[in-house]
Amino acid sequence: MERVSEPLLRVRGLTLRFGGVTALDSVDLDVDRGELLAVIGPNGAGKTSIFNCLNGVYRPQEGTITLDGQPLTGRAPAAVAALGVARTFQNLGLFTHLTLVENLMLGRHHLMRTGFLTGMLWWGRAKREEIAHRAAVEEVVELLELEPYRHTPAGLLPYGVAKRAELGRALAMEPRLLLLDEPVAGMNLEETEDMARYLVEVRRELKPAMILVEHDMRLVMDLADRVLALDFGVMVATGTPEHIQSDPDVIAAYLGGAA
Ligand SMILES: Nc1ncnc2c1ncn2[C@@H]1O[C@H](COP(=O)(O)OP(=O)(O)OP(=O)(O)O)[C@@H](O)[C@H]1O
Repeated sequence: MERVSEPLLRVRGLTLRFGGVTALDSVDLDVDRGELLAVIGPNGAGKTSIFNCLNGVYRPQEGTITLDGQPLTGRAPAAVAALGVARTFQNLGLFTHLTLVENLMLGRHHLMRTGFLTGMLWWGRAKREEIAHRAAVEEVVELLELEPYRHTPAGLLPYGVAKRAELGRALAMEPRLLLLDEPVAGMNLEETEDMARYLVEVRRELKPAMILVEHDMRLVMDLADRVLALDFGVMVATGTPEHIQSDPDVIAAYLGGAA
């Protein structure tokens, strides 16, 4: 179906090869403002490769990626982050010796305008900026109910809380597009339900566009507006969770063992 307005993220013909392996084969996807697209597929399907292309870690051989009309292809990871693409990592991207709040403050680094020298010359401005950044971090702490862990070193956080802190670190960047890499991997049922609740809150309060890569099919089907199913780097199906759940190819390839 033809879209009327330009999506926030537009990916066309994304192709990534490692030697003889085609990790992504001409993948197209769109994400609208505020939309949650889930990407599913068995191990090795190319889900992580999509994230690595989107955030500038991998350089695809072919294809285009634009965010709000601006090309992302060929940009370095820091430049992509500065344009508003944040990512959570499966194995957590937190600095273990820093406190939770310090980790979240680091997430805002690219938004800080006052450098060291200007900070010395314009002490008042640097101070005001710091206060504003702390206030933004506190909003995230409150939204994700992380208050009790504010001063805990990230390495000492219980696993479920550390995953939530990882989400907080990405949110502190005020992303326009949030890439969630298996946010409930390794969690028990209760932790998974908690994370689902926080993700619903994040959508309601902050409304970032999101791409969710996740093996937990219940979470995917509960949260996603649309689902893209991949197999061996090829798009197998795309549609609403209801459509995907009843697609025979998807049932055969993905849901058979996981439902
Ligand atoms: N750095 C790399 N070098 C060589 N091959 C790679 C590299 N990264 C990914 N691949 C290959 O690309 C294909 C897609 O891998 P990718 O990690 O994107 O899959 P995935 O869907 O994220 O899998 P999983 O669910 O296990 O995380 C696989 O065949 C993988 O072996």
